[in-house]
Amino acid sequence: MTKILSVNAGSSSLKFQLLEMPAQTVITKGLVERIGFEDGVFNIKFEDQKIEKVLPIKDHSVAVQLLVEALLDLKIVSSYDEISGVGHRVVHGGEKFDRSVVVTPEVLAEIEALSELAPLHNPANALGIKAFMKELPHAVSVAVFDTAFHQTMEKDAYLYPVKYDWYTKYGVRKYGFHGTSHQYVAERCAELLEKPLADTKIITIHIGNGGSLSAVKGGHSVDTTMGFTPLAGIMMGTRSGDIDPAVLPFVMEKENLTIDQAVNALNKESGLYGVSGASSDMRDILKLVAEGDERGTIAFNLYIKRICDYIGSYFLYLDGVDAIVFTAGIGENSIPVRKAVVQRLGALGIQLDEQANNVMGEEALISTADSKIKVFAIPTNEELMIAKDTYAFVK
Ligand SMILES: Nc1ncnc2c1ncn2[C@@H]1O[C@H](COP(=O)(O)OP(=O)(O)O)[C@@H](O)[C@H]1O
Ligand SMILES: CC(=O)OP(=O)(O)O
Ligand SMILES: [Mg+2]
Repeated sequence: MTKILSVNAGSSSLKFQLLEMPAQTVITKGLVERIGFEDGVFNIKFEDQKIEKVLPIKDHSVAVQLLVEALLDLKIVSSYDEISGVGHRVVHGGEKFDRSVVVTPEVLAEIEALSELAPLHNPANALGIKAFMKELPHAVSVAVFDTAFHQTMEKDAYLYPVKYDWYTKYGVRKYGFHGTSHQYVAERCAELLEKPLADTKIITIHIGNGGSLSAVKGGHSVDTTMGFTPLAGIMMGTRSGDIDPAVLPFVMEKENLTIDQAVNALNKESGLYGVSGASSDMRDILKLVAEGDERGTIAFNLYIKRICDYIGSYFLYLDGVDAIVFTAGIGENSIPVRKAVVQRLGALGIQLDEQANNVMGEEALISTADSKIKVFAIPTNEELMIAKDTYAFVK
């Protein structure tokens, strides 16, 4: 048996699992949340212990340190030498990486260079890789890219209708993200459909803090909603998703903003947060809706509409689908969000089973028996995908 550590660093969080491979047994798992805050949260589950600490977590290096120390302090491992491989989620892999790779100095340099295109994510990913290489120098480091799964898109899906040399000179195109998650739930969905993956057409809806949809045909991504960066597509917690690009220079002039300030407003002050004026967290938005708050309700309705717009578009692009899957923080846990989306899909012959939809964090078929298209909630497992890819290099 081989121990593999999976590290999934997001913009403000770090999820991790230590797995025994190839058995896929989870030895420990946990989460560092609210990185950058005075009241950061570190929690870890090991055997029957569940430890939670609230403490300042200045940046991702503090998060990494907490994890590394806990592994020895809690006697999860008796020495770091027991860990043979560390797999890291890397958000942007550009056109260079269509699969996972062992991290070399060249790969690391490439990941750092791509920070320009994923400023909320790649710097944290690179930092995590370096920190673990320092603490666990003997372990194989593997980078698993969010963009890799979407490298199967055709030009009609990934090119933008702009000057062609922006693509050839600078790589301006759609890359797509959350690929590991879209792939995981599409594969799991095929199993639930009891159909060979190669014969399936599935729309996957990954809605967490960031969010994206993917049109998956025969197990391959043929389109997705995020773009050149994770700012595009559907509305998100703090990100706008698609807007008319002419809004940017217009507002920059009105409010005397620099490019950085304007892009920052789209990344961090828009989405559910920007429209509601209250919160980026769907749980808070749902409370506002229940209270009849106007801005909260607009934010919710806008969020739902933008998801449905893409479902309609992908239904046509795929020429019909077998199933629609909800996943990630909101998709797995929010009964009202799934209900609001599915209720708008009547024109596709889709019927929600309200009783079956009453689940949180569990796998479930949530459409009725006579629904023309099956709808599932499937918990994602990016950490397992990362561990599998890492194990492939270690063994
Ligand atoms: N019970 C719930 N109801 C609605 N939304 C939820 C619930 N639980 C979690 N969420 C949402 O899930 C989001 C986090 O999802 P997650 O997939 O962990 O995001 P990320 O990986 O992008 O940080 C939170 O922002 C929150 O809005
Ligand atoms: C790519 C991306 O947006 O990731 P997350 O949802 O973790 O922020
Ligand atoms: Mg995530």
